[in-house]
Order: sequence, then C-alpha cells, then structure tokens
Amino acid sequence: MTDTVTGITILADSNIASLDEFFTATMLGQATEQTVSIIKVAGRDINAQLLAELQPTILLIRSVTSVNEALLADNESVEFVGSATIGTDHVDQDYLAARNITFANAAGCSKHSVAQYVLTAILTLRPQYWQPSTTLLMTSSMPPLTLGIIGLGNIGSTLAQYATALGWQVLGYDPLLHPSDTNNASFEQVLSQSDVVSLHVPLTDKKSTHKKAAAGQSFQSSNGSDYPTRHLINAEALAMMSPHTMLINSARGPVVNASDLEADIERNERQVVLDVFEHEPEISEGLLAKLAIATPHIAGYTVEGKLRGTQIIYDALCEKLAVAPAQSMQKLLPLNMFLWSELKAHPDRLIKFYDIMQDDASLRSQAVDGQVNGADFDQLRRDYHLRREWQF
Ligand SMILES: NC(=O)C1=CN([C@@H]2O[C@H](COP(=O)(O)OP(=O)(O)OC[C@H]3O[C@@H](n4cnc5c(N)ncnc54)[C@H](O)[C@@H]3O)[C@@H](O)[C@H]2O)C=CC1
Ligand SMILES: O=C(O)C(=O)[C@H](O)COP(=O)(O)O
Repeated sequence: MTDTVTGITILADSNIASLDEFFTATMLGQATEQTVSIIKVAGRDINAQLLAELQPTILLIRSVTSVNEALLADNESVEFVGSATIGTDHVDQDYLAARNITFANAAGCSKHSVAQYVLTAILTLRPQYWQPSTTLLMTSSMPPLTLGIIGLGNIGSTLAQYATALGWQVLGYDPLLHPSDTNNASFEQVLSQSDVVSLHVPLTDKKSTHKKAAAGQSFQSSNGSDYPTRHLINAEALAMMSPHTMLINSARGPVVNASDLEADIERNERQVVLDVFEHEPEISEGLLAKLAIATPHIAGYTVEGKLRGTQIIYDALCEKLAVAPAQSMQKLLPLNMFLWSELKAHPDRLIKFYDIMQDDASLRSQAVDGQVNGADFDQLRRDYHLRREWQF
C-alpha cells in the first residue's frame, strides 16, 4: 500500500458488522506511529464526491454501493475494495482489475443463514412437510416435499443438504456445474415438478457489453453470463409452474420480473416469498399485499453471517497488507444455543429459532397505501435484530 507514511484511511458502509473490532491499527498489523482512520457512512451515501473529499485507500462496502467507473474514474486513492457480501452484481470487477485495484467479496459468508431462512419460510407456510428422514419410512403416508433449487453454489448446495436431512426430494438446476445427485434436472423440470422452487443464482446479464476502462483499454462487464439470470423467472417460466408450487426469491430482486409475478399471483393465487425485490429498496404498490411472506433483504442477516462477511474481507485486506490476521470473529460471537439437532427433533420450536412472520409484520407495518419507501426499507435493515445461525 502506498499510504505507509501518512496512515490508512478506510471509508466503510456503517452497516458492516464490528468495523471497530476489526479495522484498527493493531488488528491491521500497523506500527504504533501509524494511524488507521475509519469513516463510516450509509452505503447509499458513498459517491464520487465523498471519495474526492476523503481520498480513502480502502473502500469497504455492502450490496447497496455500486462500485464502477462512475464512482472511481476521477479517484486515484483507492487500492482495495472489500464487499462484505456474497453477491457482487454491484461491483464492476473487470473495471477494478483494469485499474489494478484489489477486490475481495465474502463468498459463502451467510450460506447457512439464507438456507435456514428458506427452510423456515417453507415450514412456516407448509408445516405438514416436517419429515425428518428417520421417521419418513415408518410413519408418513404423504409424499415428501420436492424442493426445486435453481443455482447450486454455496447457498443452493447448503439448502440441498438441509432438504435431504428432512427427507425431501431435491430437483436442482445449475448449467454451470457438472451433473450430480442434486444437479439432476433441467430448468423446465425444476419449475414443473417441484412443490417449492427456491432461487439461488447471482444477478447476471447477457454477455456482450464491451466497455472502456479509465486507461483506455476495452474490457467486458464482469456481470455478463452465457446463462443470464435477469428476469430468469418471467411470465413464460411462471406458466411452467403449477399454481400449487411455492416460489421463493432470496437471491436478487431482478431475477424475477415483478410485474409478471404480480399477474401470476393474481391468476394462480401462488404462495410467493420474497426477501428481495426488483425495485428494491422500493416495493411496488400492490405487490406486498399479494405475497405470502415478505422480508426486507435480511435472509443472510444473522450475527454469524454478518460477522463472517467482515472476517472474510478483513482477512483479504490483511493479505493485501502482507500482515497476519490478528482478529477472529470467534472471539466476538456471543454464546449460541440454537442447535439444528434440537429443531429437527422438536419442529414445534421453529418460531423460537426464527420467527419469520415477525420480520414479515415489521415490513408490512411500514407500508403506506400498499407501498414501502426506500428509506423505511433501509432503516428496517439497519435496525434489524440480527438472529442467530443454527449450529450443528
Ligand atoms: N437475501 C440475502 O440476504 C442474500 C442473497 N444472496 C444472493 O444469493 C446469490 C447466490 O449466493 P451463493 O450461492 O453463495 O453464490 P454462488 O456463487 O456460490 O452460487 C451461485 C450459483 O448459481 C449458478 N448459476 C449462475 N447462473 C445460473 C443460471 N442461469 N441458472 C442456474 N444456476 C446459475 C452458478 O453456477 C453458481 O453455482 C448471491 O449471488 C446473492 O445475490 C447472498 C447472500 C445473502
Ligand atoms: O451477501 C449478499 O449478497 C447479500 O445480499 C447481503 O447479505 C445483503 O446485505 P447488504 O449487503 O445489502 O447489507
């Protein structure tokens, strides 16, 4: 890093967990005369003007800050960008690479939290599907739930493990991975044969756009894919699903076409669970009332999920600074009594493990004339009670 004499200035989204515990001079292995200043602002307020004023060396963000040419074209101070999130659709990674700015995200940080959110949603709406595999063969006459999972990366594959533990059938679709026990179906089969379809894909667009980096060279937008996911679930896809099939989106809002979804719910009375929204942080008028469960993009918001996000970008920054990490989230975590084995044995305790309807009620309480505005949506996320991740 070039800032070894003057110290390090970090500009950070104030919604990143435990910033003060991780990003100090001591924890970043700096000599005692060195300063590390950390400036915390709301993620949506991080803009080119603020960067020009503060000249940070390090930028720490979450999903609400777009990092791209528009933000960085006039900036020469930033050398490291860390996003304490799994998703990276808000970051133009190829632009950062072209500018020689190191980038790290927090892959997998909240995979259990999101999988547990999805399980909770399903079991809250359809409690009849509690069928731990040990009792399945002996007692149940009802066929097990068929869970369709679109995207079998960290979250999708973790969800598949929980589903299998409950004796459910998994139909999975991921065209970018080899076929496997769970990557075992086509897109059409997942949609047409599942009782519940859960989306776990990144937000991507068609591969195409060639852009110009600041230095003049041409590069491709990092969000381009041969299997784009924007509006993957549209009227055509919804028409393949039986009205009985529940749809859950905890990936990114624009993976589902919101107006097609509204029309589909009206037509089919489909049970739909949304944690993310096409026009987030706004929720379009009329949509909220049609949803079975709606939450303000908090599927990954557990104490563990958020702290792991911070740990992963902290470790990456330590690597960039060539120092050994000195802080560990294990030292910061309060005792956790939420055991998956207990929940599996006592399904009636689900509400104690995660009361998803309380999150739903908090979001609906913000609605005025059927609409939630962006500031209220963001505030719910900022003030979220942070639940606990179930342990093994
Ligand atoms: N609601 C929330 O709080 C959270 C949402 N997320 C979202 O969940 C997404 C998935 O997370 P991870 O599983 O950890 O990511 P991951 O990168 O481990 O897995 C994504 C999988 O989707 C697959 N995929 C890509 N395009 C596809 C397509 N067209 N059809 C089917 N599969 C496709 C990829 O091959 C990959 O295996 C993130 O990108 C993020 O946007 C992540 C964390 C929290
Ligand atoms: O990790 C991701 O990807 C997510 O969607 C985050 O958990 C969402 O949280 P924010 O980054 O928007 O706070």
